[in-house]
Amino acid sequence: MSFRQQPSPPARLNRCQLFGPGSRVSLFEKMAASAADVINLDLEDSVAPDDKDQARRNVVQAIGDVDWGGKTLSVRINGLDTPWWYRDVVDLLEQGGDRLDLIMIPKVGNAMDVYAVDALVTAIERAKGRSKPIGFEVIIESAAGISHVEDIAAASPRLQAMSLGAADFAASMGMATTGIGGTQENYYMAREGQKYWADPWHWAQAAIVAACRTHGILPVDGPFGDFSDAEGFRAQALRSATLGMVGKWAIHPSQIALANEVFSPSEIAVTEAKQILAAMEQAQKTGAGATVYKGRLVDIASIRQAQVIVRQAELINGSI
Ligand SMILES: CC(C)(COP(=O)(O)OP(=O)(O)OC[C@H]1O[C@@H](n2cnc3c(N)ncnc32)[C@H](O)[C@@H]1OP(=O)(O)O)[C@@H](O)C(=O)NCCC(=O)NCCSC(=O)C[C@H](O)C(=O)O
Ligand SMILES: [Mg+2]
Repeated sequence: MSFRQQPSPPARLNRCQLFGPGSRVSLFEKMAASAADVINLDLEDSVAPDDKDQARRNVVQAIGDVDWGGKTLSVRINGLDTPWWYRDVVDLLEQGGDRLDLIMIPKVGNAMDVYAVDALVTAIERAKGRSKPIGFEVIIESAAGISHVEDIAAASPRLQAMSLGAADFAASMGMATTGIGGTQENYYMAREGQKYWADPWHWAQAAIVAACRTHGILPVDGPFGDFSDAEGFRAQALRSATLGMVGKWAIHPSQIALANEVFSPSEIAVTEAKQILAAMEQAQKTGAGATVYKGRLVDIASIRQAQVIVRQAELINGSI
């Protein structure tokens, strides 16, 4: 461990981020009434080029008009390689009202991309006297993004979350698949006539988690395209949670409960974590740094592991 303390990420729930196109106004109230922790109104890839201006107007109006309750409200702007992104930022900040919490920047390739949006946002906030600073979330979804992931994570104090965008990531990497996340038919090991599927997203997820944890940012798993495959979504989410991610996108309402379930520690896990903390408190009273819990070693590192689970449970119960 470095002498520098690892920074804590924002203390808010991010188990499920529900996406909806900014061009489909009829979805907005349904999204607001859903059980997702974060709402992402999209101006980017789910909106056709001819609908960009209308979608932006819809979203600007909905920020103030719809009751988003206690949810984190985020708008995904267009990429920095398009003619639309600066107008997205200007209109969202000048006309969108204070209810907006985050801007999501897609296809971030390096720290300068984040710097550019930060500069524009900062100027507008100062010019307009906005009292609530806008936070950022970014999507890592290109070869450049994953290559510069640590620099990107350090790029701005506005940065709160980072997601893996499996679809664009696969395209940018030249991966031989049209699947968005999950098990890929041809990515397997073979032994004695049996296939054993491996996870082609694992290394990118692990790199994102490490960059995020280094800089106090929430690591999030992105979309799982086949919304009729609940089992596949759940398996992908469980792998992400095991690696340290805090949540996953939903691109259809059927995925919300699945994400919430996977990224909420079970009662059994919370009870076990509390028992480990109690066992270690007892051990430390006797001057011991390690003890035995249910036949296995627990030590001071186990305290930190158990605290991850207990803190998430406290966040869900509203006690943080
Ligand atoms: C995928 C969809 C186009 C499907 O829409 P639809 O055909 O309307 O679905 P259903 O008929 O099954 O809907 C059932 C009911 O649920 C409501 N609904 C549908 N979608 C949503 C939603 N997103 N939020 C809230 N409610 C929703 C319907 O209105 C029906 O309601 P009712 O009639 O009252 O029963 C659609 O789900 C959709 O557009 N999803 C979001 C797509 C999106 O935002 N994509 C962008 C994110 S993924 C991405 O960009 C890739 C990433 O960047 C990467 O590179 O990896
Ligand atoms: Mg994308």
